[in-house]
Amino acid sequence: MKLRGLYAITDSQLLAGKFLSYVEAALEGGVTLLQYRDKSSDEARRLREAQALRDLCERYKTRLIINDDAELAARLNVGVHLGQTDGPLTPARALLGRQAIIGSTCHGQLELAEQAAKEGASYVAFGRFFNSNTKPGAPTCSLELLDQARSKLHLPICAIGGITLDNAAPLVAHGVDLLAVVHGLFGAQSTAEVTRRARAFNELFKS
Ligand SMILES: Cc1ncc(COP(=O)(O)OP(=O)(O)O)c(N)n1
Ligand SMILES: Cc1ncsc1CCOP(=O)(O)O
Ligand SMILES: [Mg+2]
Repeated sequence: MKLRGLYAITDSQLLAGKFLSYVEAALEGGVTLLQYRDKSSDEARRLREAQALRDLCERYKTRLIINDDAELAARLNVGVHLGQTDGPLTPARALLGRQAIIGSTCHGQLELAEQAAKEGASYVAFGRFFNSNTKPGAPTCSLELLDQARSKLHLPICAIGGITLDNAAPLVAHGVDLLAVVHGLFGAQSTAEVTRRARAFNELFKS
C-alpha cells in the first residue's frame, strides 16, 4: 500500500462531543492514515475509542495508527507512531510484525530520520512547519530539510505542524508524501466542512 495523502490525527479536546462523527466525515473525504492521539492516562477510554476507530477504519479501508503506545497497537493489530521519547523502534517492530506501519518523529533532523530508517520505520515525520495550536512548543523544521530528506531517504516522508489548506501545497512540492493534520482538518465548524477539507487535501497530491 502506497503511503501518500492525508494523515488525519485526532485530538480529544478538539473533538469532544463529536469524536466519531468528525472522524467519519474525514474518512468520507479520504484519509490515507488515521492516528488516534490521546495524551490522557485513561486506559479504559483509550481502548474503547481506539476500538471504535479501528471498526470505522475497517469500514473505510483506512489504516489506523496509535500514537505513543505500541502495546495498545499490538492489542488492536494496527500501526504505531513513536516519538523520540516513546520507546525504541526495533522492539516495536518485533512486537507488531513486518507488515505493521510504524512511524517515527524526526523533528527537523535528518540524522534522526536516517537512524529511524535503519531501525525499520515505515515513514519518517518532520515538523513542525508552521505555528501549531495543538503543539505550540514542538521543534521547528524547514522546507530545505525536506529537499535533503527527499534526496537521501527512500521512505515516505510525513510533514506535521500547523498545516492547513492554505499552506500545504509547498510541502507537497518539496516531496512530502503524507500531510499530518489536526486543527487544519478537525477545527472545522461542521462535518460537511471536514469532508470538504479532507477532499481538498487529497487534491493537492493529484497535480
Ligand atoms: C505523524 C506524526 N508526526 C509527529 C508526531 C509527534 O510525535 P511526538 O514527538 O511523540 O509527540 P506527541 O504527538 O506524542 O505529543 C505525531 N504524533 N504524529
Ligand atoms: C503532534 C505534533 N507534533 C508536532 S506538531 C504537532 C501537532 C499537529 O497538530 P496541528 O495540525 O493542529 O498543528
Ligand atoms: Mg509521542
